[in-house]
Formats: sequence, structure tokens, C-alpha cells
Amino acid sequence: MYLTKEEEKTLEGEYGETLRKAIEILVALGDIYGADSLIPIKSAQIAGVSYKTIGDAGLEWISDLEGKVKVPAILNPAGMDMLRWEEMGIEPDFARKQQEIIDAYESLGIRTKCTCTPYYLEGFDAKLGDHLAWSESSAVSYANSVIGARTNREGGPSALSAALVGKTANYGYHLDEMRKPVVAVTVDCELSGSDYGALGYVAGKSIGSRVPIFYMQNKPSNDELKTLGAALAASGAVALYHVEGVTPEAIRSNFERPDENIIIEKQQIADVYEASAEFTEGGLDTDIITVGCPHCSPEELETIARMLEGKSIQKEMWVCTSREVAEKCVGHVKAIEKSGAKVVCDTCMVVSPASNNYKAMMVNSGKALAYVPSMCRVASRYGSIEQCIREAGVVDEN
Ligand SMILES: C[C@@](O)(CCOP(=O)(O)O)CC(=O)O
Ligand code: SF4
Repeated sequence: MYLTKEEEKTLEGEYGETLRKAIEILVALGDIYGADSLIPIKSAQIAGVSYKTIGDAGLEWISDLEGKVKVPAILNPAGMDMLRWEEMGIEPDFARKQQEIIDAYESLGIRTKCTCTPYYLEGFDAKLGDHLAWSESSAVSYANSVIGARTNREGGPSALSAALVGKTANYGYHLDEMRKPVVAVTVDCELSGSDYGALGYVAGKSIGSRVPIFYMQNKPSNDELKTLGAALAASGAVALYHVEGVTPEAIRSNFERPDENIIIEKQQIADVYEASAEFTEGGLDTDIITVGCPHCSPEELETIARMLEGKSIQKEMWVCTSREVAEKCVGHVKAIEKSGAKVVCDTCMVVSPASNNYKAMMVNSGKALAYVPSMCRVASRYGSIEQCIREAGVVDEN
């Protein structure tokens, strides 16, 4: 891989050990995947933030680094709401370690915003063709598919290295030839809302890590595309997808229809909403409802606020979003919290150990449906936002 004189000097350690290690990681990835060079990036999103997932070893690795990031960089969700962790039932020891992780990242100049939806935040509004080094799989999918920016699914170390160097290796989804669809998915029914998360949950398994192009009867909104991409990345390993006539590259490139065609029918979507035997025969009752996976947009907060206006709920309900979006939507947050639901920032139902205080979770996200059982060992069942709010035991206050 070609390196500039400056990059060579960095690799030789002229700018310190942290940068030497960082560029060494980028060059190693570039050599493995046949990159021709390093390319500048607009921003980075760093994985490996929740103390639940990185533990003391991760904290030690980050704490040993010195220097400052060269591009705007933010963090994946942490293991708790950084301000309301006690209300979530987080132990003080966990909270202390989680704060140490955030402080270690902050000392590198990384913004302590912990979210899987960087694209809603000031300074991270990527655009078509931008090269990024993002990590969280739903964010990677959204950047590549809905925005048409270009990022591989970075790991924590490679995203952090890219942020410190300000560059990433030029391979994978940074290249035109890797962005062409290789499998068609024909959706044989109308979809709306949480049906898109169900579609991703079903189709992801057959698509695997390939690039699909969807042929749909509807034109999904960006929020619906967000939940589709999150579920595709969780049940498969899809980092980029196209939707004929909807996503920017499908519109611009007029892709040839791939020979392989996966057909998704209405019953397959409906099956995702069927509760598992654990609930129906095992008598399991939902004790928590969570929405906001990926983190809620301002529009999603508005919808939930409108649905909960003047109502109260009887069960624990989390509405997950980024702190910046919550601070921009104070009215919606108030209306949601007035019902008894909690607007939870900085974290989520998958990466917070607080989920383990519950046995059975209802979600409206195909990604959470897949991850809550595997990453939290909590039973999960699927519902639309309307079904989730009904399950929370909503009662009219008026
Ligand atoms: C749970 C997840 O959505 C985010 C947390 O990932 P991590 O612990 O920061 O690697 C994983 C992912 O899909 O990127
Ligand atoms: S809310 Fe969902 S998409 Fe966001 S970090 Fe958690 S699991 Fe990933």
C-alpha cells in the first residue's frame, strides 16, 4: 500500500507511540484487504464504549493512548444513561467504570456523545460520497444506504485509529465496485412502520453479508429505512443495501437487476409479530417495553409523544434516543415522561446491563428482537409502536 512521506514517518514512530500503533492498524487492514492507499475521512464513530461489552481490558487499552483525534469523533452507546443511571437500576461500581471509559475517550478529544444515530447530530451530517469510519452496524448501514456516504463496519480499534490519524484504508465500501447489488429482494406486500424491521429480521438471514437491492410496493421513510438497515445488520451482516427508486445510489446508478431473487411474502412478515412459545405456552408476561433501536429521531419522539399525550402506562417503558436529540425535543420528552415512560439517553436495551433486571421485553425493532435474547438473555417479542404502547398498559387520564 502506498504511504506518503508523512504516513511513513508516523509509522516509524516520529509522532509518538499512539499514532504509530494507530497507523499500524490501518496499514495492516489495508494490506489484508488490498487497499491502494489511506484516504481522508470526514468523521469517526467509535465502538467499544459500554463497560458491559469492553470490561476492564478495554478500559485499560483506551487509557494507555495519548494524543487527540484529527476529525470529529463520537461514541457508540454506553452501558447507561450517564445522568439517570440510578433510576435505571445500574450499580454504582458499574457507573464508576463507565464514567472512566467516557473520560478516557474524552481525553483523546472524542465528543462524549454516545449514540448509534450520529447522522442526527451537529457536525456529523454526512453526505453522498463522504468517506467515514463508523462502527455501529445500524449507523454504518444508514450512512452507506440512506445517505450514500462510504464506510466499512469499523471495529473499535480501527475506528479509533482512523480518528487519530484522520484517515482510513481505501478498501471495501469505499470503492465503487463493492457497492453494486448482487442479490434482489422482492417484497410481495405493502409495508409500514415496524414491518420494515420485520423485513430486515427475515431477509437478513438469507442475504448474509452481501449487498441487496429491494424492490418494494411502498416508498419507505428514512426512519423506516433506519429500522430496516438495523435489522438487516443484526440478523444478517448487511452494511449496505439499495431500494429501487428510493435510495440515492439506486436512483443515480440505475443498477442492473441481479439474477438471484429472494421473495418475501406477507405471511413471513406477520410471523415475526407472533410471540414465541415462551410467551404463549410458557405464560411469560412482558415486564418491560423498549423502543428506540436505533435511537429515536425527533420525528419518532414526536409520534410517541402524541400517542402518550394525556395517557399513563402501567409497565416499565424505555424510549431510547441520543442526548442531543432529547435536548432538542424537550416538549416531546416531557409528554412522554408525563405518561410514566422514561426517555433513556446515551444507552440502549442491548448494551445496558439494566435490561437484565427484566425477564420479557416487547420491542418494535427487528434488531432488538434478534439481540435482546442473545446479548441480554432476556426473552423478546415483536410489536408495532401501537402494540408496544398497548402492552405498556396505557390508560386514558382524561
Ligand atoms: C449492540 C450494537 O448495536 C452496538 C454496541 O456495540 P459495541 O459494544 O460498541 O461494539 C452492536 C452493533 O450492532 O454495532
Ligand atoms: S439501540 Fe439498537 S442500534 Fe442502537 S446501539 Fe443499541 S442495539 Fe445498536
